[in-house]
Amino acid sequence: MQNNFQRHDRGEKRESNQMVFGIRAVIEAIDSGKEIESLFIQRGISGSLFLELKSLLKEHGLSYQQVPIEKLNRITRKNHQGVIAVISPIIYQHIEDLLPSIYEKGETPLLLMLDGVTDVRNMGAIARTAECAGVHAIIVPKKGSAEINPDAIKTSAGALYKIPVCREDSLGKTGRFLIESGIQLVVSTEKTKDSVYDVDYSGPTCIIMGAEDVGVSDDLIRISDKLAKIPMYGEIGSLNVSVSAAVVIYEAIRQRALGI
Ligand SMILES: C[S@@+](CC[C@H](N)C(=O)[O-])C[C@H]1O[C@@H](n2cnc3c(N)ncnc32)[C@H](O)[C@@H]1O
Repeated sequence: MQNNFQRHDRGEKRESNQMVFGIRAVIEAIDSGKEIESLFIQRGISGSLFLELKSLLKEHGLSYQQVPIEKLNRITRKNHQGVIAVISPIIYQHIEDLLPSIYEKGETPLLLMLDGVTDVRNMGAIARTAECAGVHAIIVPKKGSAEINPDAIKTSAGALYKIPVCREDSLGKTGRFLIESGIQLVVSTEKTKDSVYDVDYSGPTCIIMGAEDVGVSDDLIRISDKLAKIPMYGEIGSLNVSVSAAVVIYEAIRQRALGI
């Protein structure tokens, strides 16, 4: 049983968020490779079909929230059989698979890694800037990142449908993979004296932006090639992450356009 909330984008009908109700329907969604964004299961549910679902979740490493039936009834009046899944409206990719196609086009990778950006509007605004600037992909962690939901998509003006989003298990591992692939890691952070304008972005580059609360993880800072600070002259300690992303991305674009 499916319920599609659809939006219109340049006359095209697109899926923006999709809920799947019922155990069998959720099993089919997982089997067909759909990305489960969140999964709600009624507390105390049992039965052979549910056991089948549970083992499938284990096999795919998917987590779920156990909730009272009242919560499920508030989500839908349809017969949910104690299980509701929210399916991702976008298809996530992996940077390992994507990287060769960037080189094949003769382009120099410009990537953006978001280390725990959790605000959906920041995510949307960053995706919009990245898409407009021609960034090749956004990399996010599987856990601890903003959900790509209708609010994020709306704020992105549809950019989240256009720019590849790579969802990776570990950003540390992905960072190491990028280094091995000859891509420099540039951490955008207010916690350095090194200016964002002194970094050379002409080679393959991944710009790393930090979480709204704690910034970029120590692990990523440790392995990164450069730290880059946008100068600040006021009293507030940091800029908004989406504003910062725009400044750093456009410095990279400016340098590349001028052949600096
Ligand atoms: C709101 S800030 C995080 C501040 C947080 N209190 C911290 O401890 O890092 C979110 C992200 O925006 C970026 N950012 C904010 N101000 C910046 C600046 N002046 N220069 C470069 N990046 C900045 C960084 O990537 C930072 O991790």
